[in-house]
Amino acid sequence: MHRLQVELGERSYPILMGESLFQKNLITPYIKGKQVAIVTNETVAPLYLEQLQAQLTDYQVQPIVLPDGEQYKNWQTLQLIFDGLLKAEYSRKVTIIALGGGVIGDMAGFAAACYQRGVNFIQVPTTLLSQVDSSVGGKTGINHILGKNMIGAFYQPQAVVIDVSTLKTLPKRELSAGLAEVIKYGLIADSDFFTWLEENIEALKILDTAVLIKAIDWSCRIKAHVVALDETEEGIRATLNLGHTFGHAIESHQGYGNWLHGEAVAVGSVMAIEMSMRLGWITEQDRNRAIRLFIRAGLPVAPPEKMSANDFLKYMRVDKKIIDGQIRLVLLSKLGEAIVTSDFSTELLNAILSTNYEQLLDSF
Ligand SMILES: O=C(O)C(=O)C[C@@H](O)[C@H](O)[C@H](O)COP(=O)(O)O
Repeated sequence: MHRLQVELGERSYPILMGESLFQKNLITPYIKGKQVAIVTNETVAPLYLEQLQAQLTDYQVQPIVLPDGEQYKNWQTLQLIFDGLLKAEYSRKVTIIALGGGVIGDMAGFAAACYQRGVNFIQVPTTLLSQVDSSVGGKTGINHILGKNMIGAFYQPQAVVIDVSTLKTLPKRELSAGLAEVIKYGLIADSDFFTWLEENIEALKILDTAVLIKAIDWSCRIKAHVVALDETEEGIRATLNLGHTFGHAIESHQGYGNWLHGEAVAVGSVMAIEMSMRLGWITEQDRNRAIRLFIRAGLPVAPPEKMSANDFLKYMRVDKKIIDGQIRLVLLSKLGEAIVTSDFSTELLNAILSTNYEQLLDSF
């Protein structure tokens, strides 16, 4: 089993990673009290709920099973978690376990932050995206129709327990979506990781366990390091948002759940990379390497056909990185290094939003 630590002073916690962790009783040391709520969804429950419950025979366990999908990451579904907690008469000593992907982790975490002003919380992510990204760092919340993740809280878990064998049941499309965030880490923080991914992307797609664990471990190390430096996103943490300003606009415009988060992030990253190239910060060769890797990972690299520059701008105007009304974007200063900047012209931004990416991709 691999173990690494997210260093946040008294809010520090471990990320435990390996195979078949559900059988190894790794979760119980992080449970406080006897009351446990397992928040999961209709897809994950039949696969893993029983296995997890089998570890918790000494506890009073209440499963709360939500509908599956980004379109349910909203107030109405969040309410179902509070309903479950209150019907079970759970006190502020309850532990909430999130068993599922990013939507479940974000909602269960937000519920944990709010229920009786904050209760114990454990992340058990079961998708690649949640294992490498959303379960680590304490961003929790829900979507609003006018913008993605607009309501939420920073709330750290007690532990993140990653069982990579859960990826065996993950649909291929979801696996590719997770790879978008993995590739992101190489682009923003570590060109060696990017090169390693170029060499290992096929092994990742067929779930080679050793390669998979190395990729998850590498990704989590980068994320844990950035989060430790800047827990509440005053500065460097915003670089983890590469592709997200454009990507969130795509998800919101297309209707939550129609594009997977990772798919939108892949396209958004291509747009940010194209912009970085036009600013003269990265080479055409590096832009092409990035696009090729996203394509090889099974991801889209062009925005939805009928999405206009104005459609993008409508959602980009409520992005969380905006300061004093100014759009700020994460761009690459070179391959393996990112900056957050508003230092670009409106003309360039409009050109990026109006580029015909399908045409650009003809040469790939
Ligand atoms: O943890 C972070 O910080 C990130 O930005 C990671 C993102 O990949 C993740 O999708 C995050 O939830 C986006 O946060 P948001 O603040 O842009 O809503």
